[in-house]
Amino acid sequence: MSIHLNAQPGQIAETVLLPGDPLRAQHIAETFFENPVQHNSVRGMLGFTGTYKGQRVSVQGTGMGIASSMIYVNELIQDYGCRTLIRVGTCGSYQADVHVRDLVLAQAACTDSNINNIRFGPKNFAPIADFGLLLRAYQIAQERGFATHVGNIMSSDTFYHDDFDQYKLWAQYGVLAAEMEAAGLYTLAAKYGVKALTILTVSDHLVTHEETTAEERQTTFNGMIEVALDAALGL
Ligand SMILES: O=P(O)(O)O[C@H]1O[C@H](CO)[C@@H](O)[C@H]1O
Ligand SMILES: O=c1cc[nH]c(=O)[nH]1
Repeated sequence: MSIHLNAQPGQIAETVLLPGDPLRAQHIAETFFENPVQHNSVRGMLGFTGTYKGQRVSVQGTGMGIASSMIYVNELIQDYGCRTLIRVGTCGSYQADVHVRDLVLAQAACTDSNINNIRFGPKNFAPIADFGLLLRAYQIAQERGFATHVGNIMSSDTFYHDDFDQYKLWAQYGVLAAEMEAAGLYTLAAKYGVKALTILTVSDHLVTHEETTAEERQTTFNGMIEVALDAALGL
């Protein structure tokens, strides 16, 4: 047991999917895992372990934002020995050609969070994905015909910015989309020498205000989970 997880030692698999939403963790376990067992109930931040195509795998909700998610990532790595961590989340697109329902594979993550200023002072650290995981996820997504973008994203501490247009500077520098956790995940993966990747489905669009139905998002979302599982488990 750790401070925020009440799983027993050995109960969590080495490979973990990390959605922000704990109910998405439950959906993933119930939809994709064989014989899922709930391993965490602390704070309602649901986590489950089962098998996928016969291989052991876990899913753990992280909550929203770098602060919450880093607590879970720290404990999963340090207390439970997790070695491959794949965030599966939603994002808001910054680019006209990155549409809702598309997949974004976060090669790197900028942030407006102070986490790495605290660690590194005035020098910047570049949080990046594991290249092997990124490559496999890209190849699988391509094979399955998903519209897929690979590049830089923004992990923001703020969902509702005072200045809506602040995203335009990042967009000008090629940043694809915004979410709220990847930079923290990639930083901890680097610190502890484990593998991490963030795969996102575009759920909303800051430029075009494109929208899609919940059903459409669900279909794409399920595709993203299969990409994540197959990439993580080498299937
Ligand atoms: O869909 P999830 O994984 O929660 O990710 C995105 O959605 C939340 C904001 O609505 C933030 O956590 C952001 O990163
Ligand atoms: O963090 C997020 C997630 C989805 N959409 C956004 O605009 N931001």
